[in-house]
Amino acid sequence: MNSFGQKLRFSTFGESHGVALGCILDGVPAGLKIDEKFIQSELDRRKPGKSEFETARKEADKVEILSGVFEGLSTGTPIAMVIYNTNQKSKDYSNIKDIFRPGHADFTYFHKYGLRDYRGGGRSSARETAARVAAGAIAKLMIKELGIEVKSGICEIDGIKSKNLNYEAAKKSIIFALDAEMEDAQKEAILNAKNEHDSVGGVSRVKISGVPVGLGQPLYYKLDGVLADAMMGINAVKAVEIGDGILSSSAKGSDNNDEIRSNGFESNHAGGILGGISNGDDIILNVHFKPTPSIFKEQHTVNTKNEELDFSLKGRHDPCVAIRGTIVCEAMAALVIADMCLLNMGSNMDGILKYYK
Ligand SMILES: Cc1cc2nc3c(=O)[nH]c(=O)nc-3n(C[C@H](O)[C@H](O)[C@H](O)COP(=O)(O)O)c2cc1C
Ligand SMILES: C=C(O[C@@H]1CC(C(=O)O)=C[C@@H](OP(=O)(O)O)[C@H]1O)C(=O)O
Repeated sequence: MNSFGQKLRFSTFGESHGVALGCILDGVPAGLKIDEKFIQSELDRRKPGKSEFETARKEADKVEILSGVFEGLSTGTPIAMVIYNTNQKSKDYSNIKDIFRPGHADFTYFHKYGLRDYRGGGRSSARETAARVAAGAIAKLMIKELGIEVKSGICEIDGIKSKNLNYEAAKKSIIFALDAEMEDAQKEAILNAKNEHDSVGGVSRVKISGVPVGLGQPLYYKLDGVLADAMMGINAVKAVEIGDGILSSSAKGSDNNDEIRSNGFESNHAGGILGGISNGDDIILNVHFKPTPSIFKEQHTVNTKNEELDFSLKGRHDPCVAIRGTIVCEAMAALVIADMCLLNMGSNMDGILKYYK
């Protein structure tokens, strides 16, 4: 069970090889039009088994709304959604029953909880992210009403960087590549690694547009801090950059500052956030995913008795988790922004008076 958000709170439940996964999203204002087709289309973008670039595990990921929606509108009560697992094949994992996969959560999970749910990673499997995408779809519907949109795509695979960023191109790409010109090389890198029983990492670029000035706080609930936390909470994410990110530590102030005109900022090195508060420009995140830990190459490890051994893994795994991970980044970003919008309603007296008078 995890919980996230202050006004728009959500928790997820379920394991990769359990009966089902799902979420409870609490705090959605009543009267929001809940477009179920849209929620399903978001799940379809993330679901596994769509191509050779993804895990071979085929899940329909059909989402069912259990509560909180009546006649197509949110009722203001908790929205519960469930997604049943249908293609677990848990027997494939019997050979790693007592073995810790390097790079996965097996070692830490076992030492923390004293048990080993070896069925496909259990709770630590990114299968859970299906539930986040369902919750994120509702957050997207809410912020759309406020003119805010979240888009994303892959801007780097195995060190191969995109030159142009085209969010419309990413929608049509099987690997969600932002740059059609670099897509073939990025695809090749994934398939080469897969053929060599290995995996590759990648970077997702997230763009949040239409955000008003004023979301977030200068300290302790900084918009950049909360977004980074949300992204780092996604499986396999190892770094998050806001705007120019890492580059800004080697830039001069005169290059890094976004000069201000009466009609807005001249550039966007800051990535749309200053002092923990949105500045009205696009919010830009670079989310870095490590290569998939479960690879079929022989590796050295220990078992639950701490005996060393060499082993070769079986099962169905993504050769590059960033691809499907980018959809999860969108969902988490939408949840943070929706939460921040709700929190912001009472941030000054004018706003409060407008509501109550
Ligand atoms: C969408 C998505 C799909 C993933 N698919 C796999 C997979 O098929 N096999 C695997 O070993 N890890 C996969 N991962 C990554 C693991 O879940 C993750 O590395 C593991 O939970 C350990 O956590 P950590 O990498 O954050 O330390 C995936 C991650 C995401 C976001
Ligand atoms: C099933 C999904 O992805 C899974 C994420 C995952 C992992 O270890 O994170 C490992 C693989 O599955 P299993 O848990 O069966 O080993 C992936 O197929 C999904 O995203 O829906």
